[in-house]
Amino acid sequence: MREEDLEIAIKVVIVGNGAVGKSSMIQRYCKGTFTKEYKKTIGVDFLERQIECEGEDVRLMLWDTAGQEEFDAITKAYYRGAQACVLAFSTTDRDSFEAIQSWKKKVEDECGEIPTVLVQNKIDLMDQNVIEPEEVDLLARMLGCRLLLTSVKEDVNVNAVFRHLASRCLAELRREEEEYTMSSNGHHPLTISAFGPMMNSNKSNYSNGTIVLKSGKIKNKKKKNLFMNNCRLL
Ligand SMILES: Nc1nc2c(ncn2[C@@H]2O[C@H](COP(=O)(O)OP(=O)(O)OP(=O)(O)O)[C@@H](O)[C@H]2O)c(=O)[nH]1
Repeated sequence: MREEDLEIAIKVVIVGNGAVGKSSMIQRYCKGTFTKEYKKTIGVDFLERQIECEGEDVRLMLWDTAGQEEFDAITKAYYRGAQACVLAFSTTDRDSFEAIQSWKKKVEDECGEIPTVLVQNKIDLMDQNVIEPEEVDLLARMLGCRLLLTSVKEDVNVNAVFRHLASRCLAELRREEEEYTMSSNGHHPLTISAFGPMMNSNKSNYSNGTIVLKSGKIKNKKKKNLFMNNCRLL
């Protein structure tokens, strides 16, 4: 795929308590692998995957954040500019379920209301379940989020999480595009893509950021290019 084809990039943050399976979910989705070992995320990590969704090429940029509160100050900065969010908790960890509202608030404080999925992970461990299904349904309704039950280990529903978010974001972009087309004078504003520094337990150093700026006139009104009209910090 050529770089110029990658018109749509969506930044997704995955949040939730430690050990609920956030890193595993991203690894599963982007690399197709699963490991039993638990290596806690230090600060923030990042992986991406390109998918086709509703006829569009979409680049999903998945930001894996540390679940431990001690990293809150670092991770918060990375929520900025996110267009979608995964709120994850574990079937076997009641605290992680009870922390969901506070995770939602942390993301909302930085990003406002963005498409969000509530994910109950580790459903392969239902025999050790500590949360009633009714409680989970109630929480999803209260938050106004789609609920998905996943097992990263058994690869159940992981794709559905990100496909749902991509689809919601596309709908949002199309709506914005319609609004823009109605009010535009033919110029489109800057598209800004900024990759911040990353750090995880394997890499103790920060990597350099990349900033891409695009500006100019809309040459044609092909559907694909329409998504470049948005000005966003990724
Ligand atoms: N049985 C089971 N184990 C899982 C599943 N998903 C993840 N795990 C295990 O849960 C542990 C924690 O997974 P991680 O992905 O590291 O958790 P995390 O949420 O990224 O944790 P932090 O980096 O501390 O925030 C690991 O030992 C994984 O192998 C699952 O669906 N089922």
